[in-house]
Amino acid sequence: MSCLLRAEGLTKHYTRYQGFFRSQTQVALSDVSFELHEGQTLAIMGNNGSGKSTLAGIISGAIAPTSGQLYLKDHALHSGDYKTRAQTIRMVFQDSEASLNPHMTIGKQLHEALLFNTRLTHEQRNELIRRTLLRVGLLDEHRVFYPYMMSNGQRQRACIARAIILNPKVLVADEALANLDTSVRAQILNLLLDLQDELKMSYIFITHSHEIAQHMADHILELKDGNVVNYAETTASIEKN
Ligand SMILES: Nc1ncnc2c1ncn2[C@@H]1O[C@H](COP(=O)(O)OP(=O)(O)OP(=O)(O)O)[C@@H](O)[C@H]1O
Repeated sequence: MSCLLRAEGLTKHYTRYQGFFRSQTQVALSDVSFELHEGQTLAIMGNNGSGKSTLAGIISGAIAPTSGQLYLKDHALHSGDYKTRAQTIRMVFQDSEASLNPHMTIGKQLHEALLFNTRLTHEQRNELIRRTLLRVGLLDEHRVFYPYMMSNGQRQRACIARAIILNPKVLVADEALANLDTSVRAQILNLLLDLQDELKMSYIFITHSHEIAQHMADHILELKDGNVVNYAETTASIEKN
């Protein structure tokens, strides 16, 4: 299986200014390297403040690393390269309510993703939205819903629809199951597994749960204070191969 996403020595320093002359440097990530292969899942784990969100931000392009480089199939990615990232790497966050625009219907939000990133006609966009909503277990009627009209689980499905509608190669799920109750969590987990199988996506799964990481992932990368303290293949993956 070929390498899709490669991180080499990702490092991030934040500078905190304390008054006019004093500043303090916070090392959020230090020399983090990993490889993500096509169709595989990498789980990123670690305690609060270990650097998981910073790493997710660098992968999505929202945060520029202080040093180090991310490659997508040997093509160096740069932060601010939004067009390439939007079509190849998509995020799903923990808080579905905050990640959707409360003033726009779900259909409008999906239309926008297509409008900015594809040359599809209005009819083609409509058809793709219909198929994507059904694919994530929603109904075509949900396109006229505003986020507040939906349950937590339905909103997370809408976020997944927005993430997969551009047919990305990598989906980054940042604690995407954390806010859901147990039965909904299992449904969304199964949906993500089905989508990965069908669309051949690679996943980066940021989670606090060892159980989910062992179940979902091929490799686990564990961070502590910004450093990689463990990077290993999961038992499930070893048994599979
Ligand atoms: N914008 C910022 N400015 C300064 N320091 C920051 C900033 N963002 C994060 N940090 C610091 O960098 C370190 C890593 O933070 P990060 O949010 O990446 O960790 P995390 O593992 O995602 O934590 P959590 O699970 O609580 O979200 C922490 O010490 C945090 O305080």
